[in-house]
Amino acid sequence: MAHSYEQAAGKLMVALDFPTAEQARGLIESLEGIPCYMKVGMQLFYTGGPDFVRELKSKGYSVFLDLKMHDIPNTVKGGANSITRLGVDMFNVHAAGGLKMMSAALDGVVSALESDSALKRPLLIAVTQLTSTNRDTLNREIGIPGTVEDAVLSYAALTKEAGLDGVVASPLEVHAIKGQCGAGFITVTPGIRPAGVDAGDQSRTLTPREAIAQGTDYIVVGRPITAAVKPREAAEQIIGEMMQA
Ligand SMILES: O=C(O)c1cc(=O)[nH]c(=O)n1[C@@H]1O[C@H](COP(=O)(O)O)[C@@H](O)[C@H]1O
Repeated sequence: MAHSYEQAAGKLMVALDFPTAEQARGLIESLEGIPCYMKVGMQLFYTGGPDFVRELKSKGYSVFLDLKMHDIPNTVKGGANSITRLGVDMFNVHAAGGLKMMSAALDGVVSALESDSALKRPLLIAVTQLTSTNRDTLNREIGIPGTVEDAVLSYAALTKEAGLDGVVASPLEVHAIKGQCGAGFITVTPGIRPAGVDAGDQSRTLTPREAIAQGTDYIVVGRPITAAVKPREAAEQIIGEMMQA
């Protein structure tokens, strides 16, 4: 299915993995006018903090706060409450925290919404198996038997049972996740590498065009844009590929 420029750009989440807010602002300026999502992860949040998230929101961006919470249910509930109050559009937890932890995250969202009617409900998703994980990591290091896809599908089923909106997985698993959990269950897929770009630490990758053709809702792209000599051109090229999927 062909996408318009706006549809494709709206499915692109740019990972702002920078050490300082100043450096992130440089990239944001170079991408000005592109209606993409912005993802703030641990590296930037631990220096830029909530103020940087508010700055992105004031510029009109949709924001995915990627802090991958994984803790006891009560702590995650509190974290989810604070994140919801910050006004982000999406945030995540680790599905490995289990059913009670994921339900507690949802409770944290609901309690924040009840305390302030002006707040918008953020999408809450769970990380299945990190896109850097391969079968050897899974079986030999982590000690989970079976294929990576089996493990991803099992976490996706748990995430759905907990009532969350979707999962983070690799684009290679999108088809199976949608088949199992339904088309409306959101997939957010990092592990995106345009042809010829170094995979780095990512193990389970597809190109932007392939990922969109698999039916993913959002692709997360960091270094192929942030480390490019001309980031705007790299982003526009990726959006062009997405439009052709
Ligand atoms: O939750 C995430 O966003 C995430 C989950 C995952 O399984 N793999 C993964 O790469 N990510 C994030 O997606 C981004 C990918 O960045 P690049 O590999 O530079 O494109 C990084 O910010 C990661 O933290």
